[in-house]
Amino acid sequence: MSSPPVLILRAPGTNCDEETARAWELAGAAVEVHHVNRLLESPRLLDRFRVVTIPGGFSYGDDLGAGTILAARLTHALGDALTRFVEQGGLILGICNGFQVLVRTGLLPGPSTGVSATLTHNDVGHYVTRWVRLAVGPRPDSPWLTHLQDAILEIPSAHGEGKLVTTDPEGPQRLDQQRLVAFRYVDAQGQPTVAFPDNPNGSPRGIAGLIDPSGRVLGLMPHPERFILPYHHPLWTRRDPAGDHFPTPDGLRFFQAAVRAITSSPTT
Ligand SMILES: NC(=O)CC[C@H](N)C(=O)O
Repeated sequence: MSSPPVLILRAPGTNCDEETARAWELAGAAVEVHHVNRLLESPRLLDRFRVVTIPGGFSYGDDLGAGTILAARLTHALGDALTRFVEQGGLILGICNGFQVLVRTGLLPGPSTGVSATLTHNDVGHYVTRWVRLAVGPRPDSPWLTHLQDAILEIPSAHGEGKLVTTDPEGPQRLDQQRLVAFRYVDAQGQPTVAFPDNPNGSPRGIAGLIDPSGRVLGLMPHPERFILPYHHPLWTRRDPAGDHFPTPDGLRFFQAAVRAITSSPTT
């Protein structure tokens, strides 16, 4: 599969669909952006894609909590179809608001994990926009993470409701034990942290993203699509004054790693 087909869903209030489409295209995917109503009218639309991406933004105005209404619409009309899509090898990616949607549908961390989670208001009590460092979880089996193992990614984040909470106080530990933590906020020494500002929301164990047991459903709070060009980085001139030796931006690296995994393993 040379250019894996990727569906990007948008809804009222979504605001990252265009840059997410561009990120997938730069990484080599074939992208279509469709309103969620189109998918609800024709669930078989899923059959045309290998990946469904739910991008960032303020879907339905974050009413009732970020991601709640879009999650309810998807669960009510597509819950079984999305589960079947994953069971048949499809991948789902939720970025920021998309991650909030995936935890509210229950697709993350996933019904078989026995852990119920959601994302709530940042400890600091307001929206936080800043660059963060992410360590990658130990899941070489996942097409999302197999080519990012041992990496530390520098990615922008921007959200008001990014703190992971679980119904079971031991939930974060159980997520770790089941290797469901896909990304973790780390400090300048690469150590997982709950401390602001390296961890912008106070998530326990530094949890910044989750992956389901299949390895095919991924959600993360930071925005890889916002760092796909060298000069997206605030210090790019210091990192490469000539502008022609800049390493691949970490956000583009994320999408390229996924395309590489999908194209090298048709049954991913
Ligand atoms: N950038 C985003 O997707 C923001 C997600 C959500 N609206 C929040 O504020 O937490």
